[in-house]
Amino acid sequence: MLLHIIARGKIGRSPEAELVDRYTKRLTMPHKITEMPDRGGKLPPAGPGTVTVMLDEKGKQLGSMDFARRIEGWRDAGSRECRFLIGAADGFDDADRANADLLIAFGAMTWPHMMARAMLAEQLWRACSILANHPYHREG
Ligand SMILES: C[S@@+](CC[C@H](N)C(=O)[O-])C[C@H]1O[C@@H](n2cnc3c(N)ncnc32)[C@H](O)[C@@H]1O
Repeated sequence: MLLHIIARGKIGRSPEAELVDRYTKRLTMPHKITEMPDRGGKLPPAGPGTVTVMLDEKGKQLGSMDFARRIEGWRDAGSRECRFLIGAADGFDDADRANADLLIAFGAMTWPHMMARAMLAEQLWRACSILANHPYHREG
């Protein structure tokens, strides 16, 4: 299953880009990042069975094990792509939210979208390591 980060904004050369690179390099599942403009533009077409996860402050706060198990469940159910949408300064509206299969929040606070991208990359690596029984994640 392709892990597809679809993020608004250009990360360029920045500390956040280094973090995204550091964690995505370690992913053991196929992955790619598509950058969208801050506003407008069309989402890449979604094939059948694509799962859409939206990063949004109003979303559900999942633990890392739960996040990993959801990815495992979608993968094992035969989904070809799991896409993760990250907004820009304006975030998402309710119509966007209604099109997502799951909304997840990294806490109730608002993070800059480039930091959200780096945090997602880390959580995806953590999820891959959990699913591979790699010792990176320690459950407290
Ligand atoms: C600066 S925030 C947008 C804030 C905007 N005012 C809103 O109400 O959604 C940019 C993007 O970063 C991501 N983001 C920021 N904080 C987040 C959080 N706590 N959990 C999940 N994603 C977050 C979301 O994708 C959001 O659309």
